[in-house]
Amino acid sequence: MQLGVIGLGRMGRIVVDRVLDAGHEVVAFDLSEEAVAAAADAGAEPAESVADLADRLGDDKRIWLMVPAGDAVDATLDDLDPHLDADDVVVDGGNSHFEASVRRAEACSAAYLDCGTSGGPAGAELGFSLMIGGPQWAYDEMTPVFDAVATNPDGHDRMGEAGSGHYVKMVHNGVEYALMQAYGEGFELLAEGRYDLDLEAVARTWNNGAVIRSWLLELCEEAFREEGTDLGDVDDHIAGGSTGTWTVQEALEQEVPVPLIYQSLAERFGSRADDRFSRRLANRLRYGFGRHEVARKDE
Ligand SMILES: NC(=O)C1=CN([C@@H]2O[C@H](COP(=O)(O)OP(=O)(O)OC[C@H]3O[C@@H](n4cnc5c(N)ncnc54)[C@H](O)[C@@H]3O)[C@@H](O)[C@H]2O)C=CC1
Ligand SMILES: O=C(CO)[C@H](O)[C@H](O)COP(=O)(O)O
Repeated sequence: MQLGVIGLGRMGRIVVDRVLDAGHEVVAFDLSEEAVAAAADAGAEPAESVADLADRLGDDKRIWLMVPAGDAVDATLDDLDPHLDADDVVVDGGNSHFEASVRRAEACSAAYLDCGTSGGPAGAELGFSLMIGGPQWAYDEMTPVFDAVATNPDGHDRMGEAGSGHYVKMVHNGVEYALMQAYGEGFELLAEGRYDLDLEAVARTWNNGAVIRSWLLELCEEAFREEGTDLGDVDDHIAGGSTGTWTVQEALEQEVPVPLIYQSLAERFGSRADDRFSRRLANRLRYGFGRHEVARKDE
C-alpha cells in the first residue's frame, strides 16, 4: 500500500517509520523542510506541498494527518479536498475534538476516519493503541496501515461512527489525568510522610506484581531514577489541559459525575498560579471569622 503522511513531528514520524518497516510506501509532507528531508532519508518519498503529495499518490489515495489539532487540520483539509474523491480515505490521528471530526467527516470529499492515538513517542518501538471512528469500509481498507502503526492487530479497532474514535481518546486522556493525579498524591504522601523512602525503589517494587502496576507507574520509576527521589529541579507547573477540559465539559453535558478527572484538571490549572487569589482570600477570611493571624507576603 502507498500512504501519504502529512505532519512529521514526534508522532507522524513514527507513523512513517512503522509503515515503511511493514513494507509499504510512504509519501511525506510537513511545513518543515528538515522534517521532510529526514523522512526522505528514512525511505519516504518527499513531497513539496499538500497538492504535490496528493499528485504523487494517484488514485484511491490513503492519507494520514498527524498535525497539531485545530486550525492545522482544517488548513490541511482545505488544501487536500480539491484532490479527493469518495474512493479516497483520510485519517486524522491527532487529538482533535470529536465534534470537529464529525464536522470534518461531513465536509470531506473522501471517507474520513477519526483516529485517537495513544502511546506517545514510545510507540516508535512498541506501536500505538488506535481508537478509530468512521465508515467500516474505510477502516477495513486501512487495516494494513493500522496493523503496521498499532502494537498488534488488537491494538486498533473501529469504535463506531464518525467522531467515536476521538471521543474515546478524549475520555482516555481524562483517565490519564486522573491516574497521574492518583500516583502523584500517593508519592507526595510517601515523600512527605514518616519514612525516609527511596521512591524509585517503591515504584520498582510496585511495578513488579502490585495491583497498581502500569506504564504510568513505570514512567514514575523512570522519573525518580533520572531526576532523583525529590524530583530535583522539576517545576510544579503542569502544561496542556485541552483534552481533559473537553472530557469534563462532555461529562457535565451528559450529567455523568467525573470528580476525579475534574479534580486532576483543577490541580493542573491551579499549578499555573504562584499566588492564588482564593487562598489569599481564605487566609484573610480566617481573620474575619476567627481573628486568626493573617500571614502577610513579606513574613
Ligand atoms: N506527542 C504525543 O505524545 C501525542 C500527540 N498526539 C497528537 O498527535 C498530533 C501531533 O502531535 P506531535 O507529533 O506530538 O506534534 P509535533 O509538534 O511534534 O509535530 C507536528 C508536526 O506537524 C507539522 N505541521 C504543523 N502544521 C502543519 C501543516 N499545516 N501542514 C503540514 N505540517 C504541519 C509541524 O511542522 C510538525 O512537524 C497532535 O494532535 C497531538 O495532540 C496524540 C497522542 C500522543
Ligand atoms: O494524548 C496524549 C497522551 O495520551 C498527549 O501526550 C497529550 O498531549 C496529553 O494531553 P495534555 O497535553 O493535556 O497532558
